[in-house]
Amino acid sequence: MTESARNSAPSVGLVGWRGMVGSVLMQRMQDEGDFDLINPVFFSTSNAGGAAPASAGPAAGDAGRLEDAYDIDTLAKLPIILTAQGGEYTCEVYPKLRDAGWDGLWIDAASTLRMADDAIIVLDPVNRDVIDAGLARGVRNFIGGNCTVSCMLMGLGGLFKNGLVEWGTSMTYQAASGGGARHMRGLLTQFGTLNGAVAAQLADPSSAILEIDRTVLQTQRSPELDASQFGVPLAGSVIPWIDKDLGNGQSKEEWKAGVETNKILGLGGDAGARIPFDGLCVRIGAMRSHSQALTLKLTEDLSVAEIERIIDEDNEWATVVPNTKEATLEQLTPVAVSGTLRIPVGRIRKLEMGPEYISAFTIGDQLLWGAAEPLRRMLRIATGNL
Ligand SMILES: NC(=O)C1=CN([C@@H]2O[C@H](COP(=O)(O)OP(=O)(O)OC[C@H]3O[C@@H](n4cnc5c(N)ncnc54)[C@H](OP(=O)(O)O)[C@@H]3O)[C@@H](O)[C@H]2O)C=CC1
Ligand SMILES: N[C@@H](CC(=O)OP(=O)(O)O)C(=O)O
Repeated sequence: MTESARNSAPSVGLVGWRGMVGSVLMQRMQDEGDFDLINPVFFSTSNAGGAAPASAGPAAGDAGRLEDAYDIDTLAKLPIILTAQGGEYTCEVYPKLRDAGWDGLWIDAASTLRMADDAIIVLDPVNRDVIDAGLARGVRNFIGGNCTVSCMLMGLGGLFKNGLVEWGTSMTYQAASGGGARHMRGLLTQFGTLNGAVAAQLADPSSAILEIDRTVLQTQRSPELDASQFGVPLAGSVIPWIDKDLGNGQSKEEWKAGVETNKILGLGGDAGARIPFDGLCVRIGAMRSHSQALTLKLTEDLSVAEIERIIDEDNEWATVVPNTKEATLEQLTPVAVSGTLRIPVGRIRKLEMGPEYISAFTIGDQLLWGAAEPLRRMLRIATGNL
């Protein structure tokens, strides 16, 4: 970066950069050269005055000190703040900043402000028009969507955007990473404990499987098993409830699927009829990619080939996986997808209920398209670089 480019680059406050989402974000920003376009100012809630990360920033090697993430005066000097610090931080700091008259852009991973009238949920390959219209009319809050919703719309966006979905239902298989780093550790610890409980029998090919099963179940049910993160064992089990109980039989994660899908698409109210979208959200023992099985009722009887074409052509990351066993096993698993930006969509077929009913199965890395990627892209849009 030249001196003059550096001087004209906008200053961007980065909060939450060392957490799990923040670390993925930092890596992506480095990989894509985003730090060449901004002057980053790093904040911390726990280590103000400490050294800012030296690997980033226009003045590499002279990254400066960490600012205090609760210092409203310092934050308010910046035209853009990007935070992956979490909802509590947003609740505490965001209102104080606005009350102090700050009118900069707030880009946030937390769900706190998502459904506010003055906020847009960002997923630009799907709703760039909504984002641009928001910027033009002075919207200042741009919030990353729920991970499951973002990954689903990245895969199936072509059908939704073309008005081809009458209604949809999703049954999710959500990874431990959705709960945060400690949940990923907790899951692996549980797997280890279960394996350890039957290691001797596993090493003996003649040992009885029902005896192994009994020991595993005993270990899962034992108060000795560390189930502190999810409340119950996840290894060798599933948990069909994610996030808060809304008291009407629906979990908050399930509520988000409907409201956020429609908000991202700009539907509802005067903007057009909302699409009913609902289902069950389930935690499973995958590490960091969320999967979901979808049933969609289309507005017309399209051929499978046409549906596949629309999905494939919608954006460069959505890819159709042929509905064969071989391709599914090879390409349509969390293990195949994690760490990549690919959003494979497979198991597309017509269902017995009628020619407009289709199934689909899609997977996305919950920390990439589900969290970090829409935020770094929003930063590029806001700075005129996308
Ligand atoms: N987890 C997820 O899958 C998703 C999360 N989000 C949102 O992002 C927010 C942040 O999530 P996540 O990244 O998982 O949270 P983390 O707990 O990993 O990080 C949040 C903050 O914790 C502090 N921290 C304390 N100890 C450590 C440590 N040992 N290593 C790293 N950071 C530490 C850091 O703040 P400091 O440097 O100031 O001390 C960090 O910014 C969530 O609250 C949520 O709102 C959104 C989508 C998905
Ligand atoms: N709720 C998601 C993770 C998450 O952070 O979602 P949200 O950004 O909507 O709070 C999960 O547990 O898999």
